[in-house]
Amino acid sequence: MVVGVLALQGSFNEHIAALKRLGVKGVEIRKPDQLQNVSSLIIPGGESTTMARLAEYHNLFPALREFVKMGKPVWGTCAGLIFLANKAVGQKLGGQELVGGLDCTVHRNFFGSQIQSFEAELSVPALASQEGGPETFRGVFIRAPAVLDVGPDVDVLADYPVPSNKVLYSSSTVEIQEVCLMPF
Ligand SMILES: NC(=O)CC[C@H](N)C(=O)O
Repeated sequence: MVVGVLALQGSFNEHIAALKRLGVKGVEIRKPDQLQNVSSLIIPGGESTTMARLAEYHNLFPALREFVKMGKPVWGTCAGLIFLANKAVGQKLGGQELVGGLDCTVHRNFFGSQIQSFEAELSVPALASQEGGPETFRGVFIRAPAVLDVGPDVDVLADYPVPSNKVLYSSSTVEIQEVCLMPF
């Protein structure tokens, strides 16, 4: 199995290294036609506005949308999740293009600036029941987005109740920042 990792900006090296630890080959994707050589894709964390500008420059959006539309599995981490959301708020002036496909609204930089980044132990029951792993997962929220709402076909694997000192916006709970988009 070969997994494509969008390699425009951000933590693509770390994702390829994580795949390697699992015995899976990850290949860097920078051009639209390279998507034809992979059956699944990871869009890593980073800075989604910069990543979107680079994706526009390399004319990647149509091929990425087509990839999602074909129902191929796509994983989005942080900025990658923002790419996959159908709707984003808190964008820089002028907005940014999205790939879309994941029926949710995402809020960029929900928790504030880089210095407000934090880690939290999340309860993820499906890890134990479906994967035979531990029931918790250490979530790392680096200038993280929050998922404000999801459509009826989205399975939420974990959520994180926002402590009152971290609430900058009017939502009492938000969902885990990392979402795996399965074929649908
Ligand atoms: N860790 C991350 O990927 C942060 C995402 C970043 N705040 C953005 O808007 O793109």
